[in-house]
Amino acid sequence: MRRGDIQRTRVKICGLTRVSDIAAVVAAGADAVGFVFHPASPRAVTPEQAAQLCRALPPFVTAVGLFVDARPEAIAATLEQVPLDLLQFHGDESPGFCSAFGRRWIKAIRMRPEINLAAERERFSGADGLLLDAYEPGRAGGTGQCFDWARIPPDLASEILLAGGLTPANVAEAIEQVRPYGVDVSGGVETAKGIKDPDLIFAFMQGVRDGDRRRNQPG
Ligand SMILES: O=C(O)c1ccccc1N[C@@H]1O[C@H](COP(=O)(O)O)[C@@H](O)[C@H]1O
Repeated sequence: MRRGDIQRTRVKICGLTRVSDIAAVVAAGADAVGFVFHPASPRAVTPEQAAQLCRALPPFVTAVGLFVDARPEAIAATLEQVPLDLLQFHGDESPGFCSAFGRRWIKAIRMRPEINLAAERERFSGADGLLLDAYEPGRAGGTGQCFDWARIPPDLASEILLAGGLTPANVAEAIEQVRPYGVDVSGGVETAKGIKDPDLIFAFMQGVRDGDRRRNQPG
């Protein structure tokens, strides 16, 4: 999975629920959009809603479906209706489970204190990437909390998707410090739970570009 020297941090904006969100994310230049198929989330969409949102997506923007310990039949039924490019597993799914759907997939690792990232990387070696998110007991994700970025070993950074509490105000610093393959944001570009804001999305992308300038500075 090693990805060499990353020049441009990829960006996923997660938890889109409206066609106007898609327009804002595409105009701002993000690489991927996320649809949350976890009924307990305030950003949850049905397969029918996600299919409609996908119809508004132009080429070269990746559609990611987020699942949390969903039943395999539910995931398969979603895939029948929604043209997802990539699956994001955000629960306690096993590697065998994640690879059973014939799609590319990433695995979210919630950064519990005892997590050994090198061991997780080995365990999920079939994944197309590992996404690191903050751990909060009793919550599956989308918590708006950061974890200590210093816990990411530098030799794993180029394959990491960094998530958890990123905002327009901290994303440049996060990119400069961690040097990840990509970043993922949900709550940091919302004015209320599940309500994305075009100005915050734009500001987040500006922050990413600032972070890229800083990561690419010589010396
Ligand atoms: O967005 C959600 O509601 C969600 C629900 C359940 C699991 C994951 C969820 N979102 C993912 O959580 C991280 C961090 O989000 P935030 O930026 O801290 O709000 C991100 O990967 C989202 O895709």
